[in-house]
Amino acid sequence: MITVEQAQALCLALVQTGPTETVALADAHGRTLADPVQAKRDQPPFPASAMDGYAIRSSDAKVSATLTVIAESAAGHGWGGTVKTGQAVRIFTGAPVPRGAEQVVIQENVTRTDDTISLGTDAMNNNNIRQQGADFTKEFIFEAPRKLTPSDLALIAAMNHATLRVTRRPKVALISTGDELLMPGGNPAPDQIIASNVFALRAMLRDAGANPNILPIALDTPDALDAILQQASDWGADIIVTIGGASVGDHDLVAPALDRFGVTRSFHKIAMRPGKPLMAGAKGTTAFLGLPGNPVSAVVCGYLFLLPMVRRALGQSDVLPRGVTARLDAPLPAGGPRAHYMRAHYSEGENTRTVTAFDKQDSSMLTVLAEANCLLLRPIDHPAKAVDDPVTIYPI
Ligand SMILES: Nc1nc2c(c(=O)[nH]1)N[C@H]1C(S)=C(S)[C@@H](COP(=O)(O)OP(=O)(O)OC[C@H]3O[C@@H](n4cnc5c(N)ncnc54)[C@H](O)[C@@H]3O)O[C@H]1N2
Ligand code: MOO
Repeated sequence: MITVEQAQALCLALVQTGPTETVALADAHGRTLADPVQAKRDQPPFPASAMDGYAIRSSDAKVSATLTVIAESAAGHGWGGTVKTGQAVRIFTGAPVPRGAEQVVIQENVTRTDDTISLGTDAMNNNNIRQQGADFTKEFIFEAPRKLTPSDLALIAAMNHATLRVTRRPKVALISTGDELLMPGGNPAPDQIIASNVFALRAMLRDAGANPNILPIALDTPDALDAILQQASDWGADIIVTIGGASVGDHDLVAPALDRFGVTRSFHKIAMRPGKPLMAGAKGTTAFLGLPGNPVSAVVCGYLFLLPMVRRALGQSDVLPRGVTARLDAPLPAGGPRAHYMRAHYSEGENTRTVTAFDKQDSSMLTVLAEANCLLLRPIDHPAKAVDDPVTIYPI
């Protein structure tokens, strides 16, 4: 069986970066910026006052100096004149600092009488002026690719761009397979269970920036599987994900269905726990990922294989989950011949990150998965570990 790393590389090789489209800035949160963006102006575009007060010349900034207030500069209403020796301009936060002024004295440090101000003892401490271009100049380039955060949108707005080029959301079809499955809210027969993992997968895909679509559950018959694969293809899926039917039982029909559909298989089965029956392939530019049906196996494989494929389709550069080091808070026995991604919980201390592996690691247990905030990796044949030993975890 191939390793997780080999399988990840093979999965990524099945995906191309998708086309780009233009979106309004207000709709760009979570999208992946495709092209670099250059600022259209300096910010601030003029020397701006950081405080409410009086703009004066530095040479006048002396305790008890008395200056004449000759004009006012407010945000959006600058004053076009020049401040001369002995003069002050009433100024407000965000307003352009007039020529000649090199300092803004905050109003708390000034005594005003009619059109005259007298400077107090604390008046000289700060110049309270934001220089033109202090945040960015028009040479500033916001680099791509990058998944856009709320702060990014504010920055690009300040750069005076109303629209952006982003990569198209990859369309991901999610197909649950199995005669035992029913959608939540139905009336299950005694031998039926509820299709669950598909909702975690859909949510993960949305968060990652994909366009997921839960298709109807396919029964365990060749005809039903052929029909649902065709439906996913007709919808224009970039990635078709099946859930269940990946193993070797008499009712595990996904691999032959993919063969009939004309999918070139890239691999089937990996040295991983949970997730051993994982398979992947491609037909033309459509990628296929066959996830195991066990709820936890499907979700763990979603994090390790499906999301990297989506990130690649979005044109992102850092696509694989990033592991961090944590210290064990209890010993672990030696690992086995498959890389084990254990469900675990980590917490951050002042100088340490500590992780607890859960006792129950059955790949059917969603209660345990819901308690987990990370996967703890035991590589193949990992030796026994003691308290405080470092291990790699993947926050989820
Ligand atoms: N003889 C062997 N049996 C099994 C092997 C093996 O190597 N030899 N592998 C085991 C492993 S590991 C896994 S993982 C499972 C996965 O097999 P399948 O992908 O074929 O999954 P199913 O048999 O269809 O389902 C497994 C389990 O999960 C439930 N399920 C399926 N789909 C969903 C869904 N959408 N939501 C919630 N639960 C789902 C299903 O009812 C079963 O209980 O095979 C082992 N067997
Ligand atoms: O590999 Mo299976 O996913 O352990 O249950």
